[in-house]
Amino acid sequence: MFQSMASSTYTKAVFPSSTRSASTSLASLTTKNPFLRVSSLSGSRCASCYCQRACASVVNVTSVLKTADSKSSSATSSKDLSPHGSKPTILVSEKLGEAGLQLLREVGEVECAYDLSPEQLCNKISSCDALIVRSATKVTRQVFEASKGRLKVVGRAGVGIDNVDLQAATEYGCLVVNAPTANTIAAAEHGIALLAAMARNVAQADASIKAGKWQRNKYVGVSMVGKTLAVMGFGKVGSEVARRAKGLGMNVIAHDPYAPADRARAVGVELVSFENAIAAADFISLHMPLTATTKKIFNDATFAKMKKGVRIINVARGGVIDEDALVKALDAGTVAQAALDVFAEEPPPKDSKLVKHENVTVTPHLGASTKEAQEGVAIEIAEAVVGALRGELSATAVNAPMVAPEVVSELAPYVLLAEKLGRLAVQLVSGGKGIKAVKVVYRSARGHDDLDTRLLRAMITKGIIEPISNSIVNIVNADFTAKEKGLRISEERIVVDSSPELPLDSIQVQISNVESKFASAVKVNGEISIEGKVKDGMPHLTCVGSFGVDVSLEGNLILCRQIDQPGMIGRVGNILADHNVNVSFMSVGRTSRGKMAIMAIGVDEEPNKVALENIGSVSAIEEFVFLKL
Ligand SMILES: NC(=O)C1=CN([C@@H]2O[C@H](COP(=O)(O)OP(=O)(O)OC[C@H]3O[C@@H](n4cnc5c(N)ncnc54)[C@H](O)[C@@H]3O)[C@@H](O)[C@H]2O)C=CC1
Ligand SMILES: O=C(O)C(=O)COP(=O)(O)O
Repeated sequence: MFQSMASSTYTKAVFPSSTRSASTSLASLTTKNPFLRVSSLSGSRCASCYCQRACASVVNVTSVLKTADSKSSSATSSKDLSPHGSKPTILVSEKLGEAGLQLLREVGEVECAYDLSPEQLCNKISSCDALIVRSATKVTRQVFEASKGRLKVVGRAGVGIDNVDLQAATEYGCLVVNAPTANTIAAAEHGIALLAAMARNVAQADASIKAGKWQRNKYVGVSMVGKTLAVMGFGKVGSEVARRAKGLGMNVIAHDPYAPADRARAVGVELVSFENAIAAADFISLHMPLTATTKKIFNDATFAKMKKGVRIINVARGGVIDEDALVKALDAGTVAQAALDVFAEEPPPKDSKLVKHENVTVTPHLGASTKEAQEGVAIEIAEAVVGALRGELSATAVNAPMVAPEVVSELAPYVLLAEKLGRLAVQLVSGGKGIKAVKVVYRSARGHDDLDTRLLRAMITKGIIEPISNSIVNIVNADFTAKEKGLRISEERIVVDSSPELPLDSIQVQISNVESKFASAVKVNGEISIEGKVKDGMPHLTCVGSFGVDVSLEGNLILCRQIDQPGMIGRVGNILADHNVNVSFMSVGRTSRGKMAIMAIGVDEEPNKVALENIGSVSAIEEFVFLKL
């Protein structure tokens, strides 16, 4: 159960008529969590990220990606790119193309430190905002732990992310991005190079002639034309290998449980089952990622099902093959030859039987290593990392939803509204009972498929969890954090008759099975319910419980319930004026004339204890609550 800490945190700040207790304020909360203060500066510059722009929409989206470090940061000047008052620190732990390094240097302090031991990496990481790796650096859970929340983004300068602990990254709210496209051709070309080199014994013959021999009979090869090649993993690299192999006159089949058949058809390739692929192939080329499912997928059992004398090329990951089983299959002649660019352990042990096997051709993980690919990868990853440091959602995010830029910009004001509603709703919960279920109702003129609510859900989660816990919530870890805290967030979409030009008409946040500090926020069904809309680009609170109000969600908010009567606005307004508190907005909602009414008062400053006590002592006021936005 997600136990609300609200009782201890908020009783000081809230003055229901029943208690009328003395108040300090929510200052303690914001001191503990300066990020809260920063992110409430709606429309101000992105004070705690790396963005130099002053725009509310960027604040919104940026806060989706903010991590722990933002919380502990102090205010930054507009020239600063980092919450530390300096440029972000970017650690590059493996060789990266110069063009990418240049891009990174424009925004951050770049340190290139290669061949770090795991301990050295852990020591360095606590002062890094971004880490860029290739395949050799193991970004383990220990690395995220050692980062103490500072690491915001890991950039994998390449495709395979099996060297990054994605679960740990997600738990720590660290975005992982990769460079999925720039090395595709290089890897495919290397696959074809290995295929041809293996078929014609190029490497072995080269070594032999250099050793002073001339062995023309020993190195008679096999032809590729007319042979069947099974491409295992028909993604970007696999399909490029298939295309090239067809150019060599090979009959190409492919296995990929997730590849669309029309993509295969377009290349003239038939998609078949795993069993059929390995049984029919003369050559098998591996192009699937290393995952829990593909680990050692080529093993004793699968080698036994292959055509005798099959030839295997692996430019994917060493781990997809059981290497001991491959040695046995090579010794038995089941597998005639193998050409390997990748190994379960890299570099492989010096005495590796596999590497030393005379029927095996090896390269030291060179698939992506062309000048062109490395420059491309460097730029691709540098752009992704810089974007992430700016708080932008990445198109190459591996552990966060990829949201198209146009969707992000359209949803920006609603993202801010969502966070504020979450924050308001949680402050209305009285302590003692945990929040378990939150329901979000989106009213929109758009069809279900036309509204991506992942960002909004993440921000509502952030708004609910952050004020009452030490967790840092962002788009990366929002769902994980909610689940971990036993908080179930359900969503309902209601199609309404409003303008489809706008993505949303309103967002309603309901919290059930809790008590409220402000009884008027509870609807007849017993749920705390608040609703908001975006008006002129700004988030507005439009409903509290069953009362309609209209107050811009800026600064702080006072909600009062009173018997509807003349003079109430003036009395509360005067108290606030006496204490130099500027009222930014005021709105009254009532059930009917002379009955119950609630006043929603937006205030720029936080009223002091005396001001709040004075409001509480106005006899007509039955309950009131002060809320920090
Ligand atoms: N040796 C090197 O330097 C390089 C190696 N690679 C490796 O190649 C892999 C593929 O790269 P891309 O084609 O760019 O990735 P991709 O994501 O475009 O393609 C991977 C394909 O594998 C498929 N797949 C997943 N599980 C499978 C399974 N159990 N059986 C068959 N297919 C399965 C996926 O559906 C996907 O279509 C990477 O994961 C990486 O490990 C990539 C680039 C360079
Ligand atoms: O992109 C990939 O998946 C690769 O395997 C390339 O690895 P590298 O960046 O050359 O260490």
